Amino acid sequence: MRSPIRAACRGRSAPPHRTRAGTAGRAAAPPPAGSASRSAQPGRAARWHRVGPQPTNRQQSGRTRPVSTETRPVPELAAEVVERWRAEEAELVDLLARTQRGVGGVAAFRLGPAPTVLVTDPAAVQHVLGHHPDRYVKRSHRARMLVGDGVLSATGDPWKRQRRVLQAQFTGTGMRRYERRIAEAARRTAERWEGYRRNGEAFDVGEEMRGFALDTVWRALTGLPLDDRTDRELRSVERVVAAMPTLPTNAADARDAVAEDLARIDAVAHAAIDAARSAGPTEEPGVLRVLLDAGEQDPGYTDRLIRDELVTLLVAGHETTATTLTWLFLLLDRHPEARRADPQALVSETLRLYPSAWLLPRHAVEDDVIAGHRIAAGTDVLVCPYLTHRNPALWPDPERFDPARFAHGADRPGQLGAYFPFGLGARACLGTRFALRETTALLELLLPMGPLTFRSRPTGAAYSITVRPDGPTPAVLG
Ligand code: HEM
Repeated sequence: MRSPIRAACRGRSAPPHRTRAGTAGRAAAPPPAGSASRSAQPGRAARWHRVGPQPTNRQQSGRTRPVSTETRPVPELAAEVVERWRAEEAELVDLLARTQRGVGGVAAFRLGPAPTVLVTDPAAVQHVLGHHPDRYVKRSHRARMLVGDGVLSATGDPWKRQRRVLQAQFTGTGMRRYERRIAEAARRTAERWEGYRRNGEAFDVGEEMRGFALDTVWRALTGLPLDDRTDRELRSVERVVAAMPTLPTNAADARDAVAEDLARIDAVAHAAIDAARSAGPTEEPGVLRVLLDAGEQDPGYTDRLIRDELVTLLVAGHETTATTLTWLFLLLDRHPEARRADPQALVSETLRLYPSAWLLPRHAVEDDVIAGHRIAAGTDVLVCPYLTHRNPALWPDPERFDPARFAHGADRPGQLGAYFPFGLGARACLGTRFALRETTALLELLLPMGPLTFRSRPTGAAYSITVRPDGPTPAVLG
């Protein structure tokens, strides 16, 4: 059976600046003091336990106003609004925006018999992603077909072990090893752009950013620049990701539907593993070498798992970066004055308006309470950075592209859950530093080349696994 959410996430286009999502949003109140949650424990009566601020002794002694421990159901979007949305055949993002605007920062809507809960209020975001990743888990049904048991879809102890091995690669000394590789990939793209400028040649910005992001992550994984053949073969990754929202949930059927592309991806991954194995130890090991070494200590790191990690990092680490950079150039086209901003602020503000992972799905595995609202075990919960980042209660004039929001010392919402393009908590993005480094390294070379002139512009955004421009982006330099 197809999930109602996935079925609704059609991946069609919608105008990014005209979407009603942009005007959405009143934030829900923070959790009331002493709100309670119930933990479902097999074989025992359900036990309510408190989340949020605990009552003080004074409150418990009754000398101040008694603290209510009452909880209530999550308020729900009226069925007529859902019906109207269905009749309009609008995007999922539009339904989510109506839910947030009409109901609040913790709000439910129904596409099937069970409610789905949308979470956009910062404190509630922090509750779900930051404080209770064990209560709200990833299920990644379809992603598993592509990324297998890689760190993106793994859960429990295997995830902890895998995350520990990879984390060291993307922080501190691990990151320093990739500086040179990032710089080389950026230089390669800049040289190509110089060539386009000399010849007055048009090129597609989205394609260029895709090539750069893939080259960068490939160098980090293998130590080698991306060659044309591998680049062609890895188109299969994008085809599978694009097909994902519409694939059957049954793993075998889904696999059949994209079998050829999966075989191509496997061939590239296993060739890279074999090459790294026969090259032996190197002075500046790539991630693949580190995973092969881990395999020598830990039999859990089979070639299959190493393949899964490799594909995971390719999937998680290239379209996200590529779409961010593409949006950034489109936004600069409309706001040329922003070209003077610091590249890091440009990236942060682009990620506010277009957080590439715009929707983070979770599944409640036990009963809980968020901001005084009861969440039953088994509920699907959608955390939506896209809507939080466009909430006018948090971000004044939220539709306006204004990198000054991220200038040093600028006044920004202080809560963690008000801005989280890289997620939050234990399952936050592993490649945050890598992504910020590669985007700024590229911009430092490309921005001084002068503005782009787009020959045509996308009409809006496609909201699928990522939020990306819904059409080609042909441009010339100058
Ligand atoms: C602008 C670029 C990027 C954005 C906006 C982004 C965003 C995110 C977000 C929001 C998550 C959390 C998903 C969730 O909670 O469901 C995530 C997870 C992840 N990201 Fe990124 N990402 C970016 C680049 C990268 C890069 C470059 C890499 C690796 C080279 C990477 C690797 C990962 C991995 C492995 C995870 C899963 C972590 C886990 O579950 O433990 N990402 N990313």
